[in-house]
This record gives sequence, C-alpha cells and structure tokens, in this order.
Amino acid sequence: MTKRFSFDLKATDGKARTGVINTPRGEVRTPAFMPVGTAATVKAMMPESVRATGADILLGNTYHLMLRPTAERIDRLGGLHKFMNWERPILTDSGGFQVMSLAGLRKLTEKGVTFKSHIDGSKHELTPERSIEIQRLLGSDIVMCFDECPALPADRERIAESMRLSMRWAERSREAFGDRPGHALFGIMQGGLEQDLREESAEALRKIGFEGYAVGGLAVGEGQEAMFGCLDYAPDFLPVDKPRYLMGVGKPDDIVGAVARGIDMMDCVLPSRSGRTGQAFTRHGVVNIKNARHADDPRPLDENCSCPACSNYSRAYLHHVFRSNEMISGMLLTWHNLHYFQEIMQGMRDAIAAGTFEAWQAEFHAQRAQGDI
Ligand SMILES: Nc1cc(N)c2c(=O)[nH][nH]c(=O)c2c1
Repeated sequence: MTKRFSFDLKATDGKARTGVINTPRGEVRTPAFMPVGTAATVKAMMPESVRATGADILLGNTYHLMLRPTAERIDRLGGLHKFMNWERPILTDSGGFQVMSLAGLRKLTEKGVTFKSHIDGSKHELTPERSIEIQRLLGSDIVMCFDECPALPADRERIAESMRLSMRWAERSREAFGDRPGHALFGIMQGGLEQDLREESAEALRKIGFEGYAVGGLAVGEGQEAMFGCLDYAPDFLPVDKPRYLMGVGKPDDIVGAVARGIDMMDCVLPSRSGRTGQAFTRHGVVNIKNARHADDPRPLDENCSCPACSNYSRAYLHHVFRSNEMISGMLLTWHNLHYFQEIMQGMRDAIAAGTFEAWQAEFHAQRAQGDI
C-alpha cells in the first residue's frame, strides 16, 4: 500500500479519462462517484454495504461534523475512519458551502464566516485555517480548500469578487495545510458561468499548486445546459495530470455528461436522499415506487440489476414497505440507487479504457425511457 498520494491517468477517450488515485488508505478508481456520508454515516447504509455497492471513497461534511459531535471529539476517538468504521479514503468538504445553505445569521468577511448553528443556535466561525484544522482533526485523506460559492443569480461583478476572495482563501488554505505526506489538498475553481473568470481562477489555483482541483460553483440551480456549457471549457483550464472533481453532481445523465467533458470525481446526495423518499434510478429511467400502480407488480425494480433490492424483492413489496413507512424501505432503495450509480461509473471506466465511450453513451441514453416507469 502506497504511503503517497498520486494520480495515474490510465486512458482517455475523447475528453473522458479513466485512472487511479493512489492513497495510503487505498485506491480510488476514476471516474469515481462519492456517496455522501454527511454526519459520519451514509444514511440508511452500513459501511460494508456502501463498499459492496462498489464505492472506493466517501464524502464527509465538515459543517455537520464540526457542530455535532465536533471534530475534536472525533479526533479524540481516533478519527473519522475509525469513528464511522470506514477504513478506505474519505474526502471532506470545507464547510463553507453548507454554512451558506444551512446555517443562520451568517456574516461573511475577508477573514471567514461567522454563523449560528442550525442545530442549537450556537455561534461559530469558519476560516480557511479553521476549516483545514477541522479536516485534519477528522483525518480526511482529501481536504478541500475553504471557499465561497456565490448564490445564483449573481451579477458578474459579484461572481468576480467572490471568486477572488476564494482564491485568497485558497492561498491561506494551502499555507494552513502544511506538509502532510499521503494526504491531499484540492483547490476549488470558481467563476460562475463566466469563461474568463473561470480561466483566471484556474490560473490562480495552478500558481498555488494543489494535488487535485475541483470545479465549484455549479449544480447551484443553473440547469444542465448551462452546467455543460461551462464544463465544455472549464476542465481544460486545469492540469491534465491531477484529478478533477465536480462538486455536488448529480443525476445519472449529469454524471455521464460531466465525465464526457473531462471530470474524474463527483459527489451527490441524490441517490441516497432519493432512495429514502422512494425514487429509484434505473437504466430505463426513474421509478417512483410509492405510485399505486406498483402495488401488485411482482417484477423487480430492474431485472438487470444485481443489488439486494432487485435480487430479492418485488416492486409490490417495495411499494408496501414505503407505504407502511418501514425502515427497510429506505435501506433497500438507497442500496439500489448507490449500486446503480456505481454500475454507471464502472461502465464508463471500462468503456473509456476500451475506447468505446461514445457507443457506451449512446446505449446509456437509448435505454432511458422518459419520466416515471
Ligand atoms: N454544488 C456545490 C457543492 C459543494 N459542496 C460545493 C462546495 O463545497 N464548495 N464550493 C462549491 O462551489 C460547491 C458547489
């Protein structure tokens, strides 16, 4: 097992890439999808079940963990990997994005952000230095710079101002991170949908130098067309030999389109959150299992899926346990969704390696009916 952090680019097909991120806690096959383990758990899943879906790496949320049970307590208990019984790689976000979307009474200054906890109203401060310290205490393998993601819609001046603040915070994050062999710090590109600001941000990050680079500021309500429009150029501004991480994405077709444009890593709550609400993603489209028409359906969600939900249960059963609000409902559908997302990633990795990504994409889209099935 390597003691270093490195990225091996194995093959490309058009702009799509496949490779391996090597970390002391194991390899991450790319393109990779990261299930979100918000409060030290991927909701409704045991860690070994998450691994069984094919996940190589999880995402932990700094904002939630700093508030409860606190990074210091997790550190005292041996770090996040031991705490949540997941010994493979963990990427943690910086907390900045969730402060802006979840916390109350936020005050943003050059230093950082002060806010009130959404849990108990207690006052807190996040700065680049504090965010990096929290992520270190958690034992994160891939640490994210503390950044600011402007709420959309925003005018160009606001986007430029916010991006430049994030670049100053990226320098402070790099300084605070120090020298931690085997661990990585990723910079986050900002700049909204402005190509020149995106290029300016990428240049600023490259000058600082990071082990990986994220594309932030997307999946914030701009819509798929605008997101893809930005991804048609933004990844090209980033170093070719480092992992590229698109934050907060997305639906299956978002993920495929992002990989086709040169993205290597993604995370999203969608498969787990939707699983708990009865929305199943399948190769033929979305199944809303609570719909009455599934009440007598003996078929599996997806006859081609090998997950426990599709191997052992009918749509009728899944419909019943959701309608009865049974705990197994969210467990089974979360497992299915995460399994399906990982199946998409494995399909893309194989297709890119074989040089057949274009045909794979055509098949992926051809299989998908419109709407609920
Ligand atoms: N969609 C997004 C999800 C995220 N978790 C983030 C983030 O953590 N930082 N910066 C971002 O721009 C961002 C965008």
